[in-house]
Amino acid sequence: MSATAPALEISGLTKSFGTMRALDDVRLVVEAGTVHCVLGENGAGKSTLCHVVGGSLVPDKGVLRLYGTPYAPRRPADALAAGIAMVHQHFSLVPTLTVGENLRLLRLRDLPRRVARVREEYGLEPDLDARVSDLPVGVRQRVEIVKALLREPRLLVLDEPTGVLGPAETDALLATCRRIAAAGHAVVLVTHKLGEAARAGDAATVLRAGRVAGGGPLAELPPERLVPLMIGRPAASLDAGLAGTIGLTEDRPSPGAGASAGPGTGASPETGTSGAERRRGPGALRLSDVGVRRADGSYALDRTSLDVGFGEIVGIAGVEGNGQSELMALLGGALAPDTGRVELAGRDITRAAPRERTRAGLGVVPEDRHREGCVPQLPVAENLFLGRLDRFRRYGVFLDRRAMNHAADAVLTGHGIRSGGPGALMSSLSGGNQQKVVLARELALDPLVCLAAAQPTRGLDIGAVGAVHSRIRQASAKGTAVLVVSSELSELLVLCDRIVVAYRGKLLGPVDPSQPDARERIGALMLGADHPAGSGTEGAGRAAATAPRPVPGDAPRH
Ligand SMILES: Nc1ncnc2c1ncn2[C@@H]1O[C@H](COP(=O)(O)OP(=O)(O)OP(=O)(O)O)[C@@H](O)[C@H]1O
Repeated sequence: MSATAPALEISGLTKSFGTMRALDDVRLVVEAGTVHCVLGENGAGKSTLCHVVGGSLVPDKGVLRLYGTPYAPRRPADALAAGIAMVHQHFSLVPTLTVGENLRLLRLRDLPRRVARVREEYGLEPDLDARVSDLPVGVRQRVEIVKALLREPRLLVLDEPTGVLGPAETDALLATCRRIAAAGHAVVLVTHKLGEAARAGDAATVLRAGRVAGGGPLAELPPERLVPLMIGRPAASLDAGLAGTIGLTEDRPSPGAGASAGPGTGASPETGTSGAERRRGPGALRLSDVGVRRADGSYALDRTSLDVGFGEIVGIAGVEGNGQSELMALLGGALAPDTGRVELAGRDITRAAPRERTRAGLGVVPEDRHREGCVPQLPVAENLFLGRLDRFRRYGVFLDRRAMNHAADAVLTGHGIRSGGPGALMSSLSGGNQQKVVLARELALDPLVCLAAAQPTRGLDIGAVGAVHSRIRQASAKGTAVLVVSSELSELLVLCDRIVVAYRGKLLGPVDPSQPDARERIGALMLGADHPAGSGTEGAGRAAATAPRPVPGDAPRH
């Protein structure tokens, strides 16, 4: 190893999947002691690059050097042996095992010492006894990061690690990246958030359609220069309010935006003055005294009530683990409540099967789209029309694939989904493009009485976030009720008419996002203000299963 050699040097890297060239003559240099960000649109080739470095994909062409030494991994074990640790977009934990059992699977010498070191150096303390399947995605992600750090890597590759993290955890992770760099090692950080890149990164490389579009020290790459490199159009063309969502600025909703009072605010509902097809008023989605108990007897949802009106966009903020996952599982039909009732446009759907809910007009975008939102082994077209394939059946039996693929083509183009076409397997799409497919499918339900979406823009590039927000607004303008669960407070502030805060299974608030103190108010509710049992110090529900815990100052800052 040479003292001055870059930590990682890649040149001429090319990788194709059939006719799809995912990486095309890519050059990238990561200096030792730095955090190097890899940016780019959905499908630009970022994950493919990570997979090549991590040894799970063998490139068609290209040369890699690690700290000056030729490096040509053929399998993940080669990367591990070379001191590279990876955190991929998809979880590698065994859900039926506990966190401790998962860590033991790594077969590392001195595990207790390593765990203690990760706790001391990075403040990450996994709850070793917690079963992985019981943990929310954000906590699982932190366990994945702990797993990577236990290997004491000299190069850490993180593929969009912050998508499922709250603000406090994101700050902690970025600080972890800086610490690794300060120790002389290096980090490759894939992110869609320019704010994160600016906070943690030293340099960046931007990929577009598999090629390097530009890059350099981040100090010389302000957003006005980065955005055009990423999306091929000026930063000024981005949707208003988006800047905050991607972490560029701390935006405020514009006066009047999202100010319409919903049923829960006590104001009288609108009666349909702005458009013939626009339906208004309460009762599109109604939860009454819904109770869901966890296996340990605690309440994930504690006699929760909520009314989302036709045409209203309601946001649910809150630290992960306060009942949001159970609420989404309940709406999707994967979980039946112990008490209470769920109604869609007056119809009792408390125990309706998922297919019945779809037919009744309830669109659901689950938090873990990869596991619950799609079928990776099926083609994109079938995923786009899941639950509605009947419209392409001939004589009630045969699937008219031509017609289905034709219809799918139109959706793929309309939603800017990059794929190998309607017949490509869903698993071959990039993470962001999979998310776009799930969103496109649920938004296309007819009727669409209510869309319930968890983290709808997670993993989407900055251009796609704006497009999804406009689609949600369009659906709402037509009378669809929208419920958005998001860890992105900026997203909720620009999108919603009303925001409630999940805290220990209750929905606190509402907060009017147009009020100047909305962020502060939401921050207070996230810590339990207004909770019937008084505020708590923990406030994190299950999110406390792996430190760091949220602290009051972190909650509203995102
Ligand atoms: N196993 C595969 N088979 C076929 N095509 C693939 C495969 N893996 C990736 N691709 C294609 O390669 C391109 C790059 O995908 P990749 O996952 O690297 O993008 P990305 O930049 O990480 O996107 P995102 O931001 O959405 O995660 C995409 O068009 C994707 O569909």
